[in-house]
Amino acid sequence: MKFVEYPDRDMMFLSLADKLTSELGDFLRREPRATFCVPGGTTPGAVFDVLGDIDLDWGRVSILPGDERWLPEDAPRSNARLVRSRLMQHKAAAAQFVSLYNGAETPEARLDDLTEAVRPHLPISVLLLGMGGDMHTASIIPGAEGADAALAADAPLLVPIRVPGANEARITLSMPVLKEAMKIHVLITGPEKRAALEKAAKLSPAEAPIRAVLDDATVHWAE
Ligand SMILES: O=C1O[C@H](COP(=O)(O)O)[C@@H](O)[C@H](O)[C@H]1O
Repeated sequence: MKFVEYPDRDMMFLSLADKLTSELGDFLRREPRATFCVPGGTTPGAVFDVLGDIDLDWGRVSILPGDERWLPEDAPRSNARLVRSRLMQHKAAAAQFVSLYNGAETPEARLDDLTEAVRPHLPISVLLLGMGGDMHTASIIPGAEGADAALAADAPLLVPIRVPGANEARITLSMPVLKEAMKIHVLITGPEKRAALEKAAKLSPAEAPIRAVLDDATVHWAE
């Protein structure tokens, strides 16, 4: 694991956006298209704001959420909503969005269709992940129904997830798909997440799913 500590969050968001677009640009010099896989949640909005204004051949980039809450795209907790409203603005509006929500009643109902819609955009070229204080990443959440299946070496591409007590189901890219990414970055902020990351490094992926990517990841942190 490479750990990069920044003097403040603004510096981190600027520098990380620059790094991500430079890696995507490298891919686009070699390949016709690149896939940029992104997190949801509360942390990445500020880096999305910077990314959307950076010069890149966005028309050749597929933007794929790493996970999604099973909600319409206009729902406040939808990761698609965050990505469309914060990342796919300005220059990045030319990118292609690959949705993990197809409007079916449950994630399982038309899972095969969803899988076939995502498959052409794999493998991931550049992966940005977040991490929850419980050490989950994407929607691979310790103790959730589906988490073990998502971590298995032979996991399918997409796995439905149910968190006890939560209002909505989720869907996540499985760990083998995430780990296959050419470049892996993890974005975290604050002392609690830094402590959680240090704890995760000593646990198993079942206890701390972020652990599964750490050996190959660059972690970006600012207080
Ligand atoms: O549920 C989620 O949580 C993680 C972390 O989110 P944050 O709000 O603590 O930044 C996020 O990476 C994931 O994509 C999201 O769906």
